[in-house]
Amino acid sequence: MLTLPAPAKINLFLHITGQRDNGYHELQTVFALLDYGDRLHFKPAGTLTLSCDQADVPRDDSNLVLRAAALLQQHTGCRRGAAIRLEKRLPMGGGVGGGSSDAATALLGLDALWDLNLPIPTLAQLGLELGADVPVFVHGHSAWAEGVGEHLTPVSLPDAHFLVIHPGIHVSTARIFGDRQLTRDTPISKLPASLEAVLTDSFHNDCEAVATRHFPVIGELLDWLRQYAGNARMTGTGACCFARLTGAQQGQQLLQQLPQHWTGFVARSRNTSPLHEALAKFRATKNSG
Ligand SMILES: C[C@](O)(CO)[C@H](O)COP(=O)(O)OP(=O)(O)OC[C@H]1O[C@@H](n2ccc(N)nc2=O)[C@H](O)[C@@H]1O
Ligand SMILES: Nc1ncnc2c1ncn2[C@@H]1O[C@H](COP(=O)(O)OP(=O)(O)OP(=O)(O)O)[C@@H](O)[C@H]1O
Repeated sequence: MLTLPAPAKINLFLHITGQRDNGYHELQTVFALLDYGDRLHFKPAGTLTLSCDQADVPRDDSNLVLRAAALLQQHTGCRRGAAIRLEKRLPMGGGVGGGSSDAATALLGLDALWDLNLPIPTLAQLGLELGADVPVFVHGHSAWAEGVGEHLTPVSLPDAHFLVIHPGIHVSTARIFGDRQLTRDTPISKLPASLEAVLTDSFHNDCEAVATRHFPVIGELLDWLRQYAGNARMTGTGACCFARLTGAQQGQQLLQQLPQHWTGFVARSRNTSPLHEALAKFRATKNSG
């Protein structure tokens, strides 16, 4: 049995700098990986199956975990199976990359379980076919990202705690990117010098205004967070918003005061993904045994 984490990400800012002919958006962002997320359990088996502890998670071929597994089989010709159990903790359509991270953990986990040993760039390329956010989880570093999110430069972020709040709604990424009022002309920025710099006003999330118009509760959530932390912001295309904290304790206090119907978690940013740390341990145990 192999158990691996699928960590969340937050976009510390998200600038939309253009749009490609195929409709996809050019963007600039910093992905901060977090030490909180889903978990996947893998058991060798004759066929591929997926179970999940939450009723609203799709279990059919549309689940990104099964799509990742099928893509890996197709790419390598491998016909081995696995019984995969998904422990879902991240909100869906929350902008914290849950489905994308599950897909990346499936790619790397099955690569290890099936002894495929594909290079990381190959797995990231396969991941990109599943979604723009998958490559950062495959590479496993907090990163400065450009292009549609696939040109990644690892960054070293200072240790920071974040409060991430989900206002209980599901935001469709395609709906936000498809909105005609989305600002698509933010000037190209240079890689900022520090985390503090990207949490200041000149950096922002271009999707915030559109998402707030579609879902006023996101505006209410930002106002609520800003009473306690000036740097509150939305992640991705929403619905989650986050604020940098003075420490874990402040986050626990704020969680106690959350309005009804909102849920949240406190997490630390991680420069190296917990997934890659867990895989390194798995490989070390395997090689020593
Ligand atoms: C907003 C971010 O979360 C920032 O990290 C990502 O750019 C979104 O990544 P994702 O959820 O993996 O998105 P995908 O599943 O690839 O795309 C969902 C839809 O969003 C739109 N989309 C996505 C990424 C992008 N750079 N431009 C887009 O226009 C496309 O209409 C696409 O059909
Ligand atoms: N394993 C999975 N976990 C979550 N959602 C999944 C999964 N597989 C497929 N999906 C589908 O993907 C949709 C978006 O899920 P996800 O949680 O990744 O959104 P998100 O957090 O907004 O992503 P991003 O931050 O990458 O835009 C869900 O509505 C769901 O139907």
